Amino acid sequence: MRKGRGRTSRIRRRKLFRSSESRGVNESHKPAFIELKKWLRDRKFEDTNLTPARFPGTGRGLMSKTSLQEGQLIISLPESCLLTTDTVIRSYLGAYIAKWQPPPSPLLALCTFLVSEKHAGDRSPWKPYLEILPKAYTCPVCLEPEVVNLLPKPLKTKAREQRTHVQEFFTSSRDFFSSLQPLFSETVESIFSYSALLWAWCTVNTRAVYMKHRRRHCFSAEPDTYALAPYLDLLNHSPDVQVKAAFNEETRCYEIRTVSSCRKHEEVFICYGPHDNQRLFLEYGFVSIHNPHACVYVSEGWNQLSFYH
Ligand SMILES: C[S@@+](CC[C@H](N)C(=O)[O-])C[C@H]1O[C@@H](n2cnc3c(N)ncnc32)[C@H](O)[C@@H]1O
Repeated sequence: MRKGRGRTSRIRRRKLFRSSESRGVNESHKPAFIELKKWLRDRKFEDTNLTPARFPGTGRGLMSKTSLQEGQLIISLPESCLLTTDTVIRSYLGAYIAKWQPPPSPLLALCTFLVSEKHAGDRSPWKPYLEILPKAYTCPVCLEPEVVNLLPKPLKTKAREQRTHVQEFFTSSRDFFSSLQPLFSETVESIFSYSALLWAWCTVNTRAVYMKHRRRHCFSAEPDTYALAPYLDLLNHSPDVQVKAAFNEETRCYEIRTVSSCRKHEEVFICYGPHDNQRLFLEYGFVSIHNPHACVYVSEGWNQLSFYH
């Protein structure tokens, strides 16, 4: 009998194929991750469960170092690692935000801080985090108009609305940026350009976790619900997993707990929400192939058609 033709070997081959399909390539040796881990350790975060890796289907993400049981805490990131409006208010930008009228939004404060720290380069205490952030994003707002034109009509409309929204965000923030001129030797126009603000806006939009902060009068009334969570924000989305994620007031850490188990050396996912592919693309710049929330948007006028005879 020839070897490898039986049922057992077929099952083994299939399993091997399936695991090689989802197997990640460890990236923890990369200098950017070594620096980030050092930075995190200085802030009392030691990771035991996860490691950065690159996966065939989802790109860069986090891989389990051991098998993870249901209900297990997979990551617990101390408050000192989080970048929130508190960080911004405590920084050199605080005094400028406090005196600006009308008060800037929490989102503008975060974006301004990101652009300014990125500009500071080696001088920024956030450099190890900034270095691992994507240089460019794939959300529709970043696409050329000719590419947007090729999208299905309902998505095209939303993509154009998103572009208008970010352009208005930029235009309405320019006076505030001008007020920051005393902080820089270069002109603020060259630092707070449209492309720099777009990068910061996409960073917050695609990576921030939900964390509610109390209302502060130095900010506008828009909800202050963002926290950038270095390292934790390497977790990719799967619609099939369930996790519990929240800031724990007792431990003062942002914690994520699995609801389902995960095998050793597999990609660890979280769920960004029960989003259809249009929403995933608009907000995060990707679509999920086997998305149980996928739906088809129909253009106006279809509702007048009768589907019953
Ligand atoms: C919070 S970050 C996750 C980490 C990110 N992959 C990275 O390399 O920094 C969110 C971004 O990851 C990517 N992403 C998340 N889940 C994904 C998935 N299931 N498939 C493809 N890309 C995904 C998208 O670009 C999304 O905007």
